[in-house]
Amino acid sequence: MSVRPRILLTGGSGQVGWELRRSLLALGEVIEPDRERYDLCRPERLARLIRDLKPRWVVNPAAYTAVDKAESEPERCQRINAIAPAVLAEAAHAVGAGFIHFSTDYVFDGAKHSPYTEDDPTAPLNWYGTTKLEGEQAVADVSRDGAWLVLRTGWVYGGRGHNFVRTMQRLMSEKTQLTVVDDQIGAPTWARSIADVAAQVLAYCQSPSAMAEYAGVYHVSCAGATSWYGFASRIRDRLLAAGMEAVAELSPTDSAGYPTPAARSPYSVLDNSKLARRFGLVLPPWEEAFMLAAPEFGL
Ligand SMILES: NC(=O)C1=CN([C@@H]2O[C@H](COP(=O)(O)OP(=O)(O)OC[C@H]3O[C@@H](n4cnc5c(N)ncnc54)[C@H](OP(=O)(O)O)[C@@H]3O)[C@@H](O)[C@H]2O)C=CC1
Ligand SMILES: Cc1cn([C@H]2C[C@H](O)[C@@H](COP(=O)(O)OP(=O)(O)O[C@H]3O[C@@H](C)C(=O)[C@@H](O)[C@H]3O)O2)c(=O)[nH]c1=O
Ligand SMILES: [Mg+2]
Repeated sequence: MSVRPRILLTGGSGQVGWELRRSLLALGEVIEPDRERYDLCRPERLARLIRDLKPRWVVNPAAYTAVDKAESEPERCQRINAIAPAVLAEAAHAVGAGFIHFSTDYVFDGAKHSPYTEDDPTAPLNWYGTTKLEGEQAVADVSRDGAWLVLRTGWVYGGRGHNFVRTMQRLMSEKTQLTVVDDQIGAPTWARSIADVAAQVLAYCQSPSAMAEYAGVYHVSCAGATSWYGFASRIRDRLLAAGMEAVAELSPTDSAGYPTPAARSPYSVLDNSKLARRFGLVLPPWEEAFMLAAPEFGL
């Protein structure tokens, strides 16, 4: 009788974690430690659980994702985004489990004008990005020649959790006029697309020892690019098409016209060709993914 492999999943209440719950089901027994009983500010408890359960895979989409708040909560952000991934990856390595971690386009400063590859130099502009980069590097370091993947994505939205789509939906119904930045360019990415890729990569690898051959950083974002203003315009179109009557007018501004505590990259489009080369996986254009996702937002 074959035993279903154990998959330990963190962050199941978040955007990507929620989708991973579903996409990982086909691959094994998904174990989600009770959030009441662990806090990634103190990851040792979870590391102990990894040592006890000896899962085949540890999948870690949990993170501190409040980009602006991170500037005034630096220590908490660093514990969750940099220290916890290292402790979990170390435990995974110790029991021979494969570790999948997630990171962000905000590790780049945006000075480039063409999509970033995994080999491009990193230079985060804000604290969130700084801690995410530390997390990536720590995972690579402690995993040594073991099985680990860092999937870097960007501009994530999904039916669960906080995201730009929800924020725009709310503001467009509450206000008559909205100003949105048009000088930050990226690729809106549906959480479900990311979770599907993660599951397909695991299915492809089958075993941690096979994953070790593919260990590294991979860019995983929807194809194409737009500005936040461009994305907001598309959200507005859907609201109008869904019959909403009082929808705020939109106007573009530069970043100086919408000051925020954390600086954001002017350009953070990711080149996904390594994912296609190594695993044969391609994500849809962001507009197509957004059409598919729209019903999750009642659109
Ligand atoms: N959101 C985005 O636009 C982007 C995200 N990413 C990366 O993708 C990954 C997934 O992001 P996303 O799904 O959006 O994240 P969310 O913010 O939607 O979810 C974060 C998850 O982490 C959990 N979490 C936060 N703090 C703790 C803690 N102290 N202890 C235990 N669990 C905790 C949350 O649980 P709880 O709710 O119970 O606190 C939640 O389940 C992250 O690595 C993120 O950095 C990359 C690019 C863009
Ligand atoms: C609400 C609002 C935001 N904005 C701007 C602020 C900011 O520059 C941009 C996006 O705002 P948000 O705060 O929603 O997005 P932000 O938190 O920067 O999103 C980031 O989250 C982290 C977790 C990531 O990893 C990144 O890939 C990215 O998705 O839009 C406006 O211009 N007008 C508005 O009314
Ligand atoms: Mg945000």
